[in-house]
Amino acid sequence: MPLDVAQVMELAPVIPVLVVERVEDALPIAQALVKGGLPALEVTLRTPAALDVIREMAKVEGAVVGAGTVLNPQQLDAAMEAGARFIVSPGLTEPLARAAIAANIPFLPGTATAGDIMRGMDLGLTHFKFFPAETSGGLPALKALAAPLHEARFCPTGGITAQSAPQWLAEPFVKCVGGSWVVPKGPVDPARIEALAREAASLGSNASSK
Ligand SMILES: O=C(O)C(=O)C[C@H](O)[C@H](O)COP(=O)(O)O
Repeated sequence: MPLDVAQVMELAPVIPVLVVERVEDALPIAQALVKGGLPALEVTLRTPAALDVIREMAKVEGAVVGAGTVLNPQQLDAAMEAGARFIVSPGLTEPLARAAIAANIPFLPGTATAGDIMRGMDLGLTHFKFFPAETSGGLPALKALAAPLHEARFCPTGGITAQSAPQWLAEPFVKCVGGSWVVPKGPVDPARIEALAREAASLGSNASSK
């Protein structure tokens, strides 16, 4: 069953942002994350292996695999063809937003200003990434944006850690956060990834009432 964007954001308090260089790492990483309680996985299209990584991870039971760093409609098509079930972008452009809406796939475009969010709302979007979260002013900035734009819901990403995530997740306009800390760089250590995922899955709340 296809999920809508709110449902993707409610799967867990943290969406791990993954930069995977080797296809053979895909299954152990995805299995460890799902086992640890993080089913929504954002595979960034930053490596040549990314589309094959999405194909592999999509085979893992319980995983809801999405594509990140999607910059244009061509990459959206390629990600969907590989099996991505949601799309994350660092920014909001009209061509990409219109293509995602037409494809009826959950879409989280990066926003950092009121104008970004308002352009998204004009297109019919209600859920956004806040990116890059910490360097765009952090939680005080998002609080200030969410006051007038009170219908918008966010997945802050960029510079967030296990330590800072709970403060973000405590806000009613934050449904989940994204972060790369759950899968440390270097050789894949499934036990460590599972432990970090378990810790992340227990952070804050992802109450569907938000
Ligand atoms: O390229 C994209 O579409 C992205 O999603 C960018 C990522 O969100 C950040 O690079 C993650 O930031 P860190 O958790 O600080 O490593």
